[in-house]
Amino acid sequence: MFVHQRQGSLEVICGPMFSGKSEELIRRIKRAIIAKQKVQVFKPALDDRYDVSAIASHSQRKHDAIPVKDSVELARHLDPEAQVVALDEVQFMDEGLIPIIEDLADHGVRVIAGGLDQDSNGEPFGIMPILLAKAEYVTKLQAICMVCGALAGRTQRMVQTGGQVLVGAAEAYEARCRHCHETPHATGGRLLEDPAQGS
Ligand SMILES: Nc1ncnc2c1ncn2[C@@H]1O[C@H](COP(=O)(O)OP(=O)(O)OP(=O)(O)O)[C@@H](O)[C@H]1O
Ligand SMILES: Cc1cn([C@H]2C[C@H](O)[C@@H](CO)O2)c(=O)[nH]c1=O
Ligand SMILES: [Zn+2]
Repeated sequence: MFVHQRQGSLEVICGPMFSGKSEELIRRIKRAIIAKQKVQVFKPALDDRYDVSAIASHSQRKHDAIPVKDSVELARHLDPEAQVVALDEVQFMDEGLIPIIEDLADHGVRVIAGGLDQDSNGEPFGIMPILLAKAEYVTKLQAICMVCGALAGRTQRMVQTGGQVLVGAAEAYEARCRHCHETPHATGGRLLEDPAQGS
């Protein structure tokens, strides 16, 4: 006799900016809806680039999402009936999200989390390394390097600001391969060519 058992799990979709993480997340959300699953979608309120209450791809694909300022607010909005919980830009969420995700997956929920694995310095971003370690399924996408056209696993920040977090899109970032990616560390503190130095 076949006994249907709902099996919870964590799926992580990672990669640099422009690699198609949001498109892939939206694709999985749409297919879960076609399968008549009850789906809840969240995003950090911090990410207001295209829309406050939707996840959106650079190619204008969109899906409604509940904006939350932190994991406590997310927990408050969770629907006990949800079978699929999807989250975008998860690198911006706090550590409190980890036990929440584990609890959901332990209780049969399919959790799908999209976000940057690396910041613009090529370093692990926020809680992402922990989620990658805990996930059953990891999809690592690549973009196209804007310098040489190779596959790109990194994100270049094109403006000179310190700090790990700078919300933005193509005006502030571009995809780069390992070879073309520059970090302040690799360039002795010089992020990009500084015209003032005449280099
Ligand atoms: N350098 C690039 N490489 C690949 N796709 C690009 C590039 N620049 C723009 N795009 C567009 O971006 C789309 C992917 O956008 P999407 O928002 O899904 O990426 P993302 O990985 O979620 O980015 P982000 O981390 O900024 O949210 C591609 O389908 C393409 O139309
Ligand atoms: C690469 C990188 C992106 N971001 C932001 C830009 C976008 O708003 C979001 C990625 O979709 O993350 C940072 O805050 N820091 C970074 O180092
Ligand atoms: Zn390159």
